[in-house]
Amino acid sequence: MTSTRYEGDDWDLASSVGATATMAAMTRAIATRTDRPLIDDPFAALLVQAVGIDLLTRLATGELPPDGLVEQVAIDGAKVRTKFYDDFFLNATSAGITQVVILASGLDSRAYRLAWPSGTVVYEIDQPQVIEFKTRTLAGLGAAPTAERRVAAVDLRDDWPAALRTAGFDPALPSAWSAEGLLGYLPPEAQDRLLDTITELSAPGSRVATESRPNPRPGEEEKTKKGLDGISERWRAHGFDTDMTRLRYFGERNEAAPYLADHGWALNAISTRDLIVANDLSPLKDDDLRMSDLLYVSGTLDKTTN
Ligand SMILES: C[S@@+](CC[C@H](N)C(=O)[O-])C[C@H]1O[C@@H](n2cnc3c(N)ncnc32)[C@H](O)[C@@H]1O
Repeated sequence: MTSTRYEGDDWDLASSVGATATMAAMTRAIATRTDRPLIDDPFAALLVQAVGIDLLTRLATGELPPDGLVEQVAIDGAKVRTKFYDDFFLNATSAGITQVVILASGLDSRAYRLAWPSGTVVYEIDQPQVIEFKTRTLAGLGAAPTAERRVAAVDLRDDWPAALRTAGFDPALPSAWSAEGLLGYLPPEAQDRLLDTITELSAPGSRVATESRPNPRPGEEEKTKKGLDGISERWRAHGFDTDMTRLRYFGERNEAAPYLADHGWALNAISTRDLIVANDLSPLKDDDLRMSDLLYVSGTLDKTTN
């Protein structure tokens, strides 16, 4: 495995895996400014600016055009991914779920920008420095949460259920869970543990949304790494020293969709490619995707089969 990751490593929003949250917010900021944005994340550019990585700030604010630095597929991918999770949460809460858990919330501003039904409690979990930075920065900008926001500042490889319960989470109530842009940053066994724990903490009728990446076919990971190395190089030439290949875990793992289905979740799945078409964006070309096509999955827990 090519990775500089190690057990118990930690980060802020400018380093290691934390910087991927800043990159995700940067693509949302670019997406928000396009002609057909599909999403509106007014906090994304401000949060990226506050983190202070010069290249990502210039891209997020529009001072530097994305050309050659952020691919169209990344911008369209950010649009459909963000809309997928926005819709998931709005559907779940309008169906009566009042407890939402955003795992690895990073610079996600849903707790401040979605029109949550009154009475919704949104829990956010991420590393302590990430949670603290976002809370402080948005408060400094005068932003107020649009739901009751509670945080659990904890590593998802540690005892996060205890931290979630301490924050007030009630496992007897149905919940809506998201793990967006997270699983590839967890070692395979930590991913299984995370999905097991979500299932254990979910009352009947709970919902989940995440991504499920098909295991790589021969040669596919080399192509992925080459693509990520190319981006890292281009960004390094603009002063941002990152090595994307070393932040995530490669290799075989249990795919999230069948794993969840085996644990009692009834899921629907749609690929990035199909989601882009379903949202009337320009269809992807054959070689647009650096990695195998992700499936966006969402569904409901049927505890009788669990
Ligand atoms: C690619 S970012 C995605 C952030 C956010 N979900 C989004 O889509 O904008 C990955 C996030 O996972 C978080 N993360 C990864 N591994 C984690 C762990 N072991 N414990 C807590 N957070 C973790 C990082 O801090 C980061 O915020």
